[in-house]
Order: sequence, then structure tokens, then C-alpha cells
Amino acid sequence: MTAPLLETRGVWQRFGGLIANSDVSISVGRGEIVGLIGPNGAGKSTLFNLIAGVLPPTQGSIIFDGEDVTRLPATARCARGIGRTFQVVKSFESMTVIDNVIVGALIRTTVMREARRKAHEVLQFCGLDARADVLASQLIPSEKRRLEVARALATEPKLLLLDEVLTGLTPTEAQTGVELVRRVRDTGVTVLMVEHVMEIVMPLVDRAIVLDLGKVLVEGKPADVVRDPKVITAYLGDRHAVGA
Ligand SMILES: Nc1ncnc2c1ncn2[C@@H]1O[C@H](COP(=O)(O)OP(=O)(O)OP(=O)(O)O)[C@@H](O)[C@H]1O
Repeated sequence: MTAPLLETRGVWQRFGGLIANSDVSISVGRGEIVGLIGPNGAGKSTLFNLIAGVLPPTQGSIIFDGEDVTRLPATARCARGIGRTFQVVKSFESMTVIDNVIVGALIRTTVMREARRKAHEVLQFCGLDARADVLASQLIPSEKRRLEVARALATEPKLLLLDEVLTGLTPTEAQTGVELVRRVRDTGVTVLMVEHVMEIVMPLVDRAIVLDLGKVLVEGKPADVVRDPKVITAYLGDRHAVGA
């Protein structure tokens, strides 16, 4: 059996007395699209930050592509092939679309012409080439999400971490986003995505992992996960679950 691309082994994250992740062990196989879902405060973003290297875990380890990367900083993990989107970064908003993507491409090359060529290629892939020279702040929300994906793709990731890139979009925009994620996977990139709205993410993912109160509650095929009474109970009362 092929080893997974990513594993978290017994990961804990404490913020003072608060436990955001509690003994979380998950794996993501090569070529999968995996959804990381769960109600507000479940610990999804914290786990993303631990995988991307923004935070070191209080306890446990992160194995990526056969290497223990637990103590590596975010830039070193990006160089090894962990790409991620960000939710809102003000400094990126004041740069042009193409410069945003060049920032990502410069992880792989120090030659500006090569970085620019790569950025154009990725913008075309994401359907944003016509917007290359406008300021990122001038993009509509759905374009900003695609720009986030483009910047991450320019780093040439093996694993792409998508942080709510489909949340808050119109149904048509969400469908365009879903198709983009499928095309990304078709290029051989593995995807781990955090989303709130189950009805959008479940038809897309091969497997879903549900976090609740910092722990893995359930994992499995989307059709089984959505019917699991533990998942339904965890989501009751969470306004995001109904697509708000
Ligand atoms: N830097 C921090 N300092 C203190 N507490 C934090 C920090 N980051 C997250 N938390 C807390 O950890 C818990 C898990 O938060 P996290 O953001 O990981 O959840 P989430 O599942 O991503 O939630 P949401 O869907 O609302 O974004 C929450 O109680 C949150 O308040």
C-alpha cells in the first residue's frame, strides 16, 4: 500500500487552558480530495495552521511525503510542497493580481522572468488572466478566492490546503470553484479543504473528516458521513451548516 502524502499523528494544540486540537490523527492519500469539516470552533483552522507550519503543535507530529516536518517553519514546508490559501491578507490586496501570483512563484525560482511566466500560466488555469494587471482589492469576492488558489498553485504544491474557498459564493460561483478544484486534482495535486457548508463540499470530496470540539468525530465517504447521527448532532444549531 502506498504511504499517505500527509499524516498528523496524535496532534494536540493548546492555547492556555483551551484545547483546540485533541489527539488528532488524520491521513490524506496521494491524489485525494479530502474535506475537513465541522461546526464553528471545531479546530479546523488550527489544524490547517499546524499542517502549514504557522504554529508548532503542543504535542504530536506532522509527516509529509515521508518526512517528519513538525519542526519545520512554513516557508520550508511550502518549499517541500505544502501550498495553502489565506482568508484575508491586507498586504496582498494592495498588489496587482499578477504580483500576488509572482510572490508564490518565487518559492520555486529566483528568475523574475520565469516567475512571471509561471504566474501567467497559473492565472490562465484559474480563469483570471484578463485581470492580471488590476489591484487585488478590485476583484469581486469569487475572483479573490480564485486568486488565492492561483497564488498557492504557483508554489507548485503536492498538497494544496484550501481554506473556505467556496464559502459565501453564489451557487454559480461555487460551481466554478468546484470545477477548479477538480481540475487542480486532475493535474496530480492532492487537496485538503476546510469548508463549512456541507452541501457544497460533500459532492466534491472523496472523503470527509469531521472535527468537533477539537477531536476527529467521524471520517469516511461523504454519503455515510452526512447521515451519521453524531455529525447531525454536532452541526445542530450551527448557522453555517445550512448554507448561510
Ligand atoms: N491563537 C489562538 N489563541 C487562543 N485561542 C485560539 C487561537 N486560535 C484558535 N483559538 C480557539 O481554538 C478553538 C478552535 O478554533 P479554530 O479557529 O481552529 O476552529 P474552526 O473549526 O476553524 O472554527 P471556524 O469554523 O469558526 O473558523 C476556538 O475555541 C478558538 O477560539
